[in-house]
Amino acid sequence: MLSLVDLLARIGSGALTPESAFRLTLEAIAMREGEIGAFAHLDRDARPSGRGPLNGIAVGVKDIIDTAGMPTEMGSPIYAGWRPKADAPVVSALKRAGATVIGKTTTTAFASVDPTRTRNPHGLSHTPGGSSAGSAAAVGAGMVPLAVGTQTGGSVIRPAAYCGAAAIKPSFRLLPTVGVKCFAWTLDTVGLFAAGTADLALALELVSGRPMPLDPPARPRIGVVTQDFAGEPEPAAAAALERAALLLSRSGAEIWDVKPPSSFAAAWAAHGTIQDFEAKHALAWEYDHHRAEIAPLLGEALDKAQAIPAAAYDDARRLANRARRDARELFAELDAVVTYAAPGPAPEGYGSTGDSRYNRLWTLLGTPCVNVPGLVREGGLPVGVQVIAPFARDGVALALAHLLERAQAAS
Ligand SMILES: NC(=O)CC(=O)O
Repeated sequence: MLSLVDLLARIGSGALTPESAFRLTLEAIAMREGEIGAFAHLDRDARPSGRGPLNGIAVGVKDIIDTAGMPTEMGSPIYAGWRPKADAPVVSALKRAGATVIGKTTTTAFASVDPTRTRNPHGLSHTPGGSSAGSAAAVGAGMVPLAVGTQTGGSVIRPAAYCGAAAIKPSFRLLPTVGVKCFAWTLDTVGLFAAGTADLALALELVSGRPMPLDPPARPRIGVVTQDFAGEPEPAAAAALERAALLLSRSGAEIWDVKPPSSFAAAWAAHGTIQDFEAKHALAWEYDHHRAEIAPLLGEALDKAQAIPAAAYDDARRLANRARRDARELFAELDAVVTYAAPGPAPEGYGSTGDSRYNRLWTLLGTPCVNVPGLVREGGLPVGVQVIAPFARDGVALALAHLLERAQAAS
């Protein structure tokens, strides 16, 4: 994969120019995009910006995120050819730092669950996951050093795990969702994909304006959480979590097997009500005026969502708030938890983008999640874990994910 930190170091040392660094992306896209299909739109005229710390860095942006001068088509024929006037603020932040948007990465329709045409770089007959399929595949295939995605259920962490990319779903609202097509306003979170945790930290620091130091807490206390309420994982995911706990322990962490409070299971079960109730309002215009053009799985979900009463939504939000309170207590004793990033390796075939069952609780809690890829492999496919820190402790999530990544590399 193309490492952001490595590219910038080589530009800084003079081993690369911004132009030659940018050309590495162009060459990689020329080599792999034909079989991967990570981009909904490529800007063939894109060039380095000539300024800023990210000069020479090409970025992929998920196609539900507004970009001026490029189509933003939401993965749907309803928005075919749609060109926003302005960049979303997260795109403006990247451009202000000197990055170049090389293209729009594929998304499931409106960031829901209908598969895209994108293929998994580690197994072309496997899904890359979703909804941020193109961003995960573009980074995992080594085509771009940085890509932007979003998560409402598991759409950053799961595809990153399937495609062997590092990724962060930051704390809720750390990055603005202005200019991002809304699916569920209390869940949608903008996230980043990169080759490794140091690359993520640098990118998040530049985009969020907050320092993300990678030095971990001394003697970190880490809880291993299996989320039994979400069902059993595949053996490879269980093996990845066991390996992560062993590597973290060998790196000096205190490891605790943690049974989450009962409110977590209730909040996990309530995620769908919140998501689908909000989606029926967020996509009301598309549903009322273009129902026949809505992708099938999303259309079915929206049909059912019409019947969700506001009272059920309000009850679900109360359950979420209780779990957020309990999460604060859980994290009072822990620096982070580690759990499955996905139920297993990327599923064979393209009929599904996989299952967000191990991701959606943490999206609802708003806690920062970092995918550490490839703890184990099955059939050549990477299987990762996610490191989760308390709300607003994104730097700790990255630092402990970095500790695990380094331990994995040294093992
Ligand atoms: N947008 C989402 O997070 C949906 C998913 O997890 O597939």
